[in-house]
Amino acid sequence: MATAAAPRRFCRCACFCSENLYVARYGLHLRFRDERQLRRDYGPILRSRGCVSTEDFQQLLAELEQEVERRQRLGQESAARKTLIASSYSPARPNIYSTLQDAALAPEFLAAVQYSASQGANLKGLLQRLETVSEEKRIYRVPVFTAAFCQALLEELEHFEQSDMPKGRPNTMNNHGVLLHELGLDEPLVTPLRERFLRPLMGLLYPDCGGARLDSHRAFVVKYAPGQDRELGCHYDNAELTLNVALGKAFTGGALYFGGFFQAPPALTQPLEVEHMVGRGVLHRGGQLHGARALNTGERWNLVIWLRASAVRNRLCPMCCRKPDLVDDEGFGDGFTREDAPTVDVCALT
Ligand SMILES: O=C(O)CCC(=O)C(=O)O
Ligand SMILES: [Fe+2]
Repeated sequence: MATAAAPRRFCRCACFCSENLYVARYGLHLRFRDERQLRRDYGPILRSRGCVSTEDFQQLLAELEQEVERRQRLGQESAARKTLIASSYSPARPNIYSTLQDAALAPEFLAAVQYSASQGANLKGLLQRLETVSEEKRIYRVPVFTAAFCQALLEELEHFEQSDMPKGRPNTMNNHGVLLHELGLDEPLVTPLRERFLRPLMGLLYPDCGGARLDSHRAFVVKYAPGQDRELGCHYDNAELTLNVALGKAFTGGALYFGGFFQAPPALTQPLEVEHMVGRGVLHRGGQLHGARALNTGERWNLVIWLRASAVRNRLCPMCCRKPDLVDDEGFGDGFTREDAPTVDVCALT
């Protein structure tokens, strides 16, 4: 008798609640255990960035304690929001929730994927079908969705944003946007995109980063608008690979900028500026340091998919750079697994 495979259990690394706590006003990612450690590790740099008085320090301490508590509750709260949205939200564009069709994808993207999946495909051949933004940094760009699909997705996201449904924050740095799994868009849209399309493509582009072994993701839409988030500080993603697609609307400013690779010795080069082009996706390694310049006018909505390969991250958590200390989590967690799947070499530092 055939037995159904048990659903995979994903985990996060315990460091999520103690490392990389972002404090926008000082432009710092902090490790936090207690007050003594905070003063010892960051006293001078905090003072140099304006955290000077006792009140400043006490306020920072309270914020960090709150952020740790928020992170501890995150998985359960997100699952609760997802359940509520599934039972009470009515979409404006129900078609978006049907299984992803080729017709939603740009012909250039389909051609690049089809080539990648063909016998004898190689990197050189694939690069003829993509725009190389930076050979050295391995950043590429390609139209991903049709204009009609971008428009429909944007309308749906805006409808959700205006609804009275509860909303999670996309990540620890962005305050506005939508988590796609909470909206129920992982199963019909993001998982098929990863499994059927991105895996063959990323497998050829980034075999050393687990491109062919992507087995989970975290997908969200970031929104920048006057009076809301306008820019994004320099960071690296909790992902092996990232796809960032500009969905619209009309905007000026907000370009991405890219520096060196995390953990690599800092290079004194000018960051590389990459303009967003509506409908197109930028592909990069999650560890490539990057941020977004301030929006000048209009509204910018981008779909960001953090792509994860447990075979890579099970060996080294990219956030604490140690062997992950696994904690069971909801859904895809942070993409770690307990099983001893065959692993691949982590990205070579460049
Ligand atoms: O604002 C953007 O387009 C970049 C977003 C980003 O880097 C991220 O969310 O990880
Ligand atoms: Fe990012």
